[in-house]
Amino acid sequence: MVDIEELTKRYGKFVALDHMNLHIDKGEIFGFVGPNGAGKTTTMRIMCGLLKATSGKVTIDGVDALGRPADVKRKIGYVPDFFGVYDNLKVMEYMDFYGSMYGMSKREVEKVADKYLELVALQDKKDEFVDSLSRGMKQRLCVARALIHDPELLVLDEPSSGLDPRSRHDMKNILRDLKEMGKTIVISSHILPELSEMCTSIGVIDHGKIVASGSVDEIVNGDKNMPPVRIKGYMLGLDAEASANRISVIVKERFNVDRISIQDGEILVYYSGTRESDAELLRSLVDNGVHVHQFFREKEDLESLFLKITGGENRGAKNNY
Ligand SMILES: Nc1ncnc2c1ncn2[C@@H]1O[C@H](COP(=O)(O)OP(=O)(O)OP(=O)(O)O)[C@@H](O)[C@H]1O
Repeated sequence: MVDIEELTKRYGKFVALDHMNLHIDKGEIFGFVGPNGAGKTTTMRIMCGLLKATSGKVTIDGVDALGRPADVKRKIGYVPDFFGVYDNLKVMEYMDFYGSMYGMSKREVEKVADKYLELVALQDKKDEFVDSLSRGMKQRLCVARALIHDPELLVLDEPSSGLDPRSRHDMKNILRDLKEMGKTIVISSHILPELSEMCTSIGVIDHGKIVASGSVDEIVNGDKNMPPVRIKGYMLGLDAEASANRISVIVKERFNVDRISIQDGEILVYYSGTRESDAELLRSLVDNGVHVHQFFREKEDLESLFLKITGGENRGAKNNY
């Protein structure tokens, strides 16, 4: 659905996107995660035909987004990270207004608006003034409005920012329903754990480049600095120290590990393994006569993994342009 090749964006001398490559399949809920200033909004606005790229290629469902921005706008619904002020506009008038921008008749708008206002649980607010809605409702209305022309791809920039837990939960359910309806969704956040709960795949952006991508599992398991497997065990006839030494020899002989250390009789095996390879390691120890009484890998905390991948810093607060 989305193909980004060597995308570069410069603001003057500043390089915001640096030969970025990204592929998103149809039907995904793709999480675009990165620290403040990493380039998420810039990428999304280029994808949506709202901002010119310096160089590179962006294809949305086969359409050249850089060469044909008007065509690509029909395929995409964009929910920006801010909500404008709409004095004296009621919910249905607001939907009408956006529908008319896509050349839709009142009748057409009504049909689609009903469907999506129901999806975002605002069907009974049609005659309310937009400015009287709560922040969570406004955010949901923004989603309904972005869907008015029934696009295949929905792009949301930090949709949960500033929302309370209840509204965040509602937003997650709405996105899941949209996926069920066959939409492809791209959603950005600077909080990896939040995205990991609802996304089918994730791309981590830092300094305008994708530094990790795949499913959450792949990103965690592909981490070269995963926490070690912590093993305790003994071998009949050997004391604690000799047992630990023997166990570390068995592990080294059979597995391609980065490092092994022994601390107070506990063997720490550092390697970027999967659940399957960890299970294989345990079996191999048992098969070699080790009486294993402890075997676990600490669960990587997603937030610290994110900080590790992105160098642990945020590059300045959001600017308003
Ligand atoms: N119009 C502009 N002129 C100059 N620099 C800009 C402009 N727009 C963005 N930038 C810079 O480009 C970089 C990427 O900005 P962008 O808004 O894409 O990041 P982001 O990942 O969306 O960040 P955030 O999480 O704060 O929204 C930032 O350093 C930002 O200051």
